[in-house]
Amino acid sequence: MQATVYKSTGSWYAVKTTTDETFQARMRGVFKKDEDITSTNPIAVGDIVEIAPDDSDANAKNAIITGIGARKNYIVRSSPHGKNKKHIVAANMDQAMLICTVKEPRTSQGFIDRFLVTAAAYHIPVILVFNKKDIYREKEADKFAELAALYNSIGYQILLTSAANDEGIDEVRALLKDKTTLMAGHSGVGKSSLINVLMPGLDLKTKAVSGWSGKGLHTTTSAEMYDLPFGGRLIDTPGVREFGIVDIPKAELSHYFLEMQPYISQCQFNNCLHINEPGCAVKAAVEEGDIDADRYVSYATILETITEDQY
Ligand SMILES: Nc1nc2c(ncn2[C@@H]2O[C@H](COP(=O)(O)OP(=O)(O)OP(=O)(O)O)[C@@H](O)[C@H]2O)c(=O)[nH]1
Ligand SMILES: [Zn+2]
Repeated sequence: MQATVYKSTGSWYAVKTTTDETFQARMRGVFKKDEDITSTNPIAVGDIVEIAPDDSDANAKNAIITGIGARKNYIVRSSPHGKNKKHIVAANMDQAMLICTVKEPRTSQGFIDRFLVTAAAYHIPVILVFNKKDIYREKEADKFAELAALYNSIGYQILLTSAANDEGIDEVRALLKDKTTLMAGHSGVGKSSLINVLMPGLDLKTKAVSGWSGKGLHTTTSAEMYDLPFGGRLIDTPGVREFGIVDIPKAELSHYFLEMQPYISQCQFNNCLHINEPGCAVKAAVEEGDIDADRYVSYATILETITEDQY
């Protein structure tokens, strides 16, 4: 029987079959792992697994996972259990929605760009959602307008919402309908609040952003998938700060800054990293204002964090 993983809690997985039957399943034996990644979790939320009834158990709602389907895509972050280990956050998404805020807590452009690059490398389209519209004053509204213009020009959809007073929620619903969407964002931006608006009755716990630091408190601990009442599925992730940029060689990074793509082939050197090389078309475009200077800063910053020696 085929089933989809909705939640993973250590060695148990909550799965749902195509006929909406739910089971608590566990793995038996060791599976062949994805060859290109060393992950600390063999099965992730969103995985499609083969299950069989667990005959050793009187509880008919238990099952054994006997196989795992090939992943269409997956997103990883560095594992807390070792530098070179990866934790698969989720698999088989149609898109990701990055929840941001201009205020309480402010989402940095560096963080947004890091997420966009990772998602682009994994071929996952991203929608940017700026929440807490109700607390934006003129300064914040201007900042949002500036970011909206920038990211729109690159080709990203960007929405403005307020979970507090239901603004922009219809647009969010329309984009989520019938798709499997990963929802990500810093702790405290309002992911749980948005999910509660989208799925009344679920009643996820939300917690006030802690006083002076403006940093959110973590109220969510592990990824979980939900069926949306209007069709589609939503994967909620723990207050994700970093998705590690793991599989991207230095030489490829600029390809995932979508607005750089048209310039890359015009650089004098075909292995140009767009930092100090002569005849760099990307740097020329930055100087001309055709590529946003902050995006270029994000590019250079991320490039520095890539440790492999690729050229
Ligand atoms: N003013 C305002 N506050 C909001 C809005 N959405 C959420 N909040 C508040 O922001 C705080 C954090 O919201 P959560 O929904 O818990 O944030 P989260 O992203 O789920 O946080 P984690 O679970 O830690 O990842 C709570 O105090 C919410 O009431 C909004 O649209 N406007
Ligand atoms: Zn260049």
